[in-house]
Amino acid sequence: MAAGALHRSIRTIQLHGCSNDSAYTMEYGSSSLKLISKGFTVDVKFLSNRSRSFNHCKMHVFHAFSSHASVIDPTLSTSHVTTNFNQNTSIESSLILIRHGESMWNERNLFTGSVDVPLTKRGIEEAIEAGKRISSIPVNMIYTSALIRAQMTAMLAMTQHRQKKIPIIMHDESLQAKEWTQIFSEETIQQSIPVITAWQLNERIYGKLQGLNKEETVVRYGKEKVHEWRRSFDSPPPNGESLEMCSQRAVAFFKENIEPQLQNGRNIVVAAHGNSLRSIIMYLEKLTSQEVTNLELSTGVPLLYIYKHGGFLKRGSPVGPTEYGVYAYTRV
Ligand SMILES: O=C(O)[C@H](O)COP(=O)(O)O
Repeated sequence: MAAGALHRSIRTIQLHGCSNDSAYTMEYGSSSLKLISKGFTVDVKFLSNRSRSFNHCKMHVFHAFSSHASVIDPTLSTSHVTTNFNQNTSIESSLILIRHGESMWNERNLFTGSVDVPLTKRGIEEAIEAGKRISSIPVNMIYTSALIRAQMTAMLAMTQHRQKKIPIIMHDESLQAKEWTQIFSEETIQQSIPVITAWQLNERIYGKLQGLNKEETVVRYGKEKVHEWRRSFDSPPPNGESLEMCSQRAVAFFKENIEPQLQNGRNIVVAAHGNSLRSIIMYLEKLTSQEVTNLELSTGVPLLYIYKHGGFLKRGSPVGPTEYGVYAYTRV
C-alpha cells in the first residue's frame, strides 16, 4: 500500500499497485477514510461496498486539487492525523469569513433564512469591495453555502483577486455530475480554486418568519420577543432554527471540513450568512452564549483570522489591497 501511486482525474482516483492487504481492508471496514498528501488531506469514500479490496479500488476524492497526491502513512487513523497536524506549530494559514452582500430581501427588510434570494446592485458592489480588501491574501479553497447570495459574493469577490485564479464550483451531487465536470488539463487545474458548496453553511432557517417584514414582526410580536428570536443563542423562531441549532450543523461542518484544510496550510475563504458565520465565530473566538448575542455582522465585510499554533488569531477586517492594508484592521 505504501508504495501505491495515486493516479487521479480531479474527482475520481484509481489506486494502483496496492497489495490485496486484507488486514488493511479490515482496518478500514467503513465507507470512508482519509489519506494525507503533501500539504492537504484527501478525503476518500468507497464507491461501492464490493470494491473494498484495495486492489485497484475506485474511490471518490473530496477536496483534492493537486496532481501530486501520495499516500504517506496509510496506517494512520483520522484522529491520529488530526493530532499530528495540530502538533505542527509552524503551519500558518488564513481564514477569511465574508457575510454575503446585501440581498434583495435585506433591502426590503424581510426575514430571509433559507429562502434563496440574489444580491442587489449594492450587494454586488459590496462583494466587489470585499474582494479588493482581500485581494492580496492568498486563497487556496473557497467554501460557500448552497444559497445564491453567498455564492455570488464569493465569485464577485474573486474577480478582484491578484492571483487571477478561476473559482470553480465542485459538483458532488451525483457521480454523473462529477464525471461531467472533470477537467483534463493539469495547467488549468493549477489556475483554478475549488469552490465547495455546503448546505450546512446556509443561513439559519427562520421558519414562519421567512418573508415577513422585520419591523412589522416587531409590531406584531413585540420588540423583546423578536430580538430574542434574532439574537438569543437557544430560542428558535416558530418552526425555525435557534443559533444553537444552526451552530450544530455549521460548526460541525467547519470542524470536519474546513479546519483540517487550515491545519494543512490551505488558505480559505468562507462566504456564508449572518447566523451561520456568527456560530462559527462563536466557536473560533470561544464566545459564551451570552457574548454571542451582541455579535452583529455587516453584509459584505470580510473578517480575517490567522490559524497558527492550533488556534485562531483575529485580525479584524482587511481594509485594502496593499500589504499594509491587509494587516491593518477596522472595528466591525
Ligand atoms: O435571514 C435573514 O433575514 C438575515 O440574513 C439575517 O437576519 P437577522 O439579522 O435577523 O439574523
